[in-house]
Amino acid sequence: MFPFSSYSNGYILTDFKMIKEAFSQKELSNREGSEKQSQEIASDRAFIGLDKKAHEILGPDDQLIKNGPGNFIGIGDGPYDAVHKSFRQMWFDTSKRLTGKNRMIEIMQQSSSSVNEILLREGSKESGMDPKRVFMNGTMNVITGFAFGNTMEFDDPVFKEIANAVTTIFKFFSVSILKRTIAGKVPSWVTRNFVYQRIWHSFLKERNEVVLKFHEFLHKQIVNHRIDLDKNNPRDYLDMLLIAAEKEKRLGYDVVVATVLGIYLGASDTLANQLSWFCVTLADHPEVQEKMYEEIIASLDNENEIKKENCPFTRSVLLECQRWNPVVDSLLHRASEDIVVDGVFIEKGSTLQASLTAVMHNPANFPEPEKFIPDRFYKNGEFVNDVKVVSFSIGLRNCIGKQIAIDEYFIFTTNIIRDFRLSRKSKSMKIANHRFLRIPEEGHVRFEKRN
Ligand code: HEM
Repeated sequence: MFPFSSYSNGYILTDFKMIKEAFSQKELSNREGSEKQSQEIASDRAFIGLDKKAHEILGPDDQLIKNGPGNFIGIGDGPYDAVHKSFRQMWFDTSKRLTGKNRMIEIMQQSSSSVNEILLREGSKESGMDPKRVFMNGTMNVITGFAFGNTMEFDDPVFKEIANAVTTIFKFFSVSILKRTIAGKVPSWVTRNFVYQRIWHSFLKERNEVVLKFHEFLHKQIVNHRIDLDKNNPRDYLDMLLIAAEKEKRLGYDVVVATVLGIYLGASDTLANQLSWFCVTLADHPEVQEKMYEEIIASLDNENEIKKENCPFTRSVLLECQRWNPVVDSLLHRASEDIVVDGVFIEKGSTLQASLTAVMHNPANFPEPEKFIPDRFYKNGEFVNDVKVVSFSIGLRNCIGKQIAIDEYFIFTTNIIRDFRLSRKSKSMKIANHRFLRIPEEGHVRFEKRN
């Protein structure tokens, strides 16, 4: 049974075949969420003042205000229904447009250069630095490009505010989920009670303030996007959402905010930690760095760009780092109907989670799974992918940002190896105490400039 789940039956899936079968069923591709929890979110939002803010900034004539707040469910939450499928479709359409114009790669390269400038400035000293915060900025900058079409300087006060909002929301994640779980178990009149809300607000004050700021920031983005919105030529994900909201009335103003916030949460800490694991691993393996460096330099094209297809060993190292130190298991899935999967009866309302780490550390899938073997996926001079490296989960509800993450991971890491030699004093590969993410406890690395 999950301590944070409001449902009584809980399953942890550890077998690749079972996960694949289970997560390809629409009945098992829903997130948690009950009617009572939605009511609680609604009264919580009114208490924080989110609705008032939306009306103030967007104004009564805005289509989103006409649609109302919606069901408070963004892309990472709620049932696997028509609205969720449309989020996914819009995502792929945005990706195609931006990738077609090569805009995403351009944004990733710009963010990667800004990251390397900071690593040089702050991480080249003997003492080194923990690069996690810088990686957070880099990944958030890329997602800003995807969502709003523009990027920002890391020291822009608005950008700092978004970064602070995301970090603070993560900090209060456990408490927020506990609150939501309690709401699923107690009568609604309790959660609507002003004193009850005041008590929770005193615990969550800091988080509620940044949530309000994030909503404000997003509403202003919507107003700006509306000025030159071309319905036949959406520029970014927000444009897609605004156009879709004209026909799909369930896309209310809060659903749009929850979706964009969900993307920031999904995109930032996960990838930033994967990049941190990469740095500590490579710092401990200088011979692997050298081999990667030589391959990367040899792969450069006339425009000095690193050619992925000419880097099979590097790709093997990157995949092995992901396998060796995965950052997350799946999010929780909920059964919307009774269903039998691989001979196992799963009752409606049960909660399921896939232990992706179990799959990637199963000796039947990967011999000597606890060892870092850089050329595990490098066979006869070729990179050979393995579908059992399931960091992004599988099935209908898998990580929607997978392709962005893979491209970004390649660009950031190869630019780091091209520019720096990595080393560190601590050899610890211990995992920090964190409820949701697998984070290196000791992330300090020195980034020494290559000549
Ligand atoms: C190393 C980087 C990343 C890892 C390991 C990762 C992993 C995951 C996993 C395991 C899930 C849950 C899938 C499930 O429950 O079955 C997920 C969901 C999600 N991820 Fe990622 N992710 C990464 C980066 C990103 C990026 C860069 C973005 C955005 C650009 C993103 C956006 C999302 C969203 C929106 C969801 C929720 C999808 C849904 O509920 O339908 N992730 N991710």
